[in-house]
Amino acid sequence: MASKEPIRVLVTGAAGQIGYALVPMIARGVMLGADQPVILHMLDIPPAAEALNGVKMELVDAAFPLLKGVVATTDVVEGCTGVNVAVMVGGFPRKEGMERKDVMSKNVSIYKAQASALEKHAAANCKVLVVANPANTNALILKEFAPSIPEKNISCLTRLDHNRALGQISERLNVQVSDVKNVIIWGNHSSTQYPDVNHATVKTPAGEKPVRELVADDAWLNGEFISTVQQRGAAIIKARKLSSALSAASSACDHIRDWVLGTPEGTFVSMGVYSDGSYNVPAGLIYSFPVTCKNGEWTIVQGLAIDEYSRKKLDLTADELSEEKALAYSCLS
Ligand SMILES: NC(=O)C1=CN([C@@H]2O[C@H](COP(=O)(O)OP(=O)(O)OC[C@H]3O[C@@H](n4cnc5c(N)ncnc54)[C@H](O)[C@@H]3O)[C@@H](O)[C@H]2O)C=CC1
Ligand SMILES: O=C([O-])CC(=O)C(=O)O
Repeated sequence: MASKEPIRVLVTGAAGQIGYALVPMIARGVMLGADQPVILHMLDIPPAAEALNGVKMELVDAAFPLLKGVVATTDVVEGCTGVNVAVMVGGFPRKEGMERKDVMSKNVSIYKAQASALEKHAAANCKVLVVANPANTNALILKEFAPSIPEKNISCLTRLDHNRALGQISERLNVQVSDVKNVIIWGNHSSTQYPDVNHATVKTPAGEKPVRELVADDAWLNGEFISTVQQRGAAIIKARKLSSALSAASSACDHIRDWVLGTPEGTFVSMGVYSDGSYNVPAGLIYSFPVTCKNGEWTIVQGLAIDEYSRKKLDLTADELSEEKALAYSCLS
């Protein structure tokens, strides 16, 4: 059987901690499939060049059968040339005590510059995932400064929050995480996000049951559950003195895998995508919605009932994103 053509995957910030967890996952086929050869493009900045070369050496040493080539570079044009998938991790991470806004000005100017490089040099139809914070707003800046990249090709990572929500429900109910589905993360990848279980279900021997019915504790679902998911990033920083890395890398693989290969029938996932005004979320923001994916395209799940409690939470996180957008533009001017 003829083997598939390799897919070129760019990871920016590849010498950093998420990069170090992510590149072996990609090279093992976790992101694009166990039969899909890949060529890794790793981009970082000159102070990290030596560390980046060390990562390249380890990739050679690991002898991954699917890995058909490695480009390790500090040249953004070389990094972006011909890439089919771009995972944008490069940037300055949040440290203990910092809010995401504190890292805004450093990161939006990086995303403006890299937007142009991707627009000029990536493969046509390149899919872009922004991981670096503020993830939604960096993705929006990338979109606005790369006008020829279709907006449906630009997304940001909220799958980590989605997976955190699945994890919390699984622990609470003592069920397999793979039996829980259809939680939703609405809005910003920040502490205003709204983790919503109103449409989530668990597979049980007696069929699929609503999470709300099985948990039977609305106070917990509307209180501690939400704040645990919202604050999980900060809790990891407090515990590790470093922000989430293995879970971020794994969730980035989940995001691209589902986008490219499709979501299972009856399952939706959360992705930060360009709002078209669905659910009365202002158009023109990168906002996390429930989506299904098929043939390499995402579609926002329509028609879910939104109660009054949820409505307020959807609006609150949209307001924060509008403020971030204004702040980002003020940082750039
Ligand atoms: N969306 C999400 O769910 C999550 C997002 N994050 C964010 O991901 C980002 C990366 O986190 P870590 O890997 O822990 O940080 P890190 O500091 O370990 O790595 C970042 C890397 O980016 C590089 N970099 C800086 N400017 C760059 C540029 N202009 N071009 C290319 N590379 C550049 C740095 O040299 C460094 O190697 C941070 O912004 C962090 O806040 C982290 C966890 C979850
Ligand atoms: O909280 C942070 O700064 C890192 C992050 O995005 C997360 O872990 O969700």
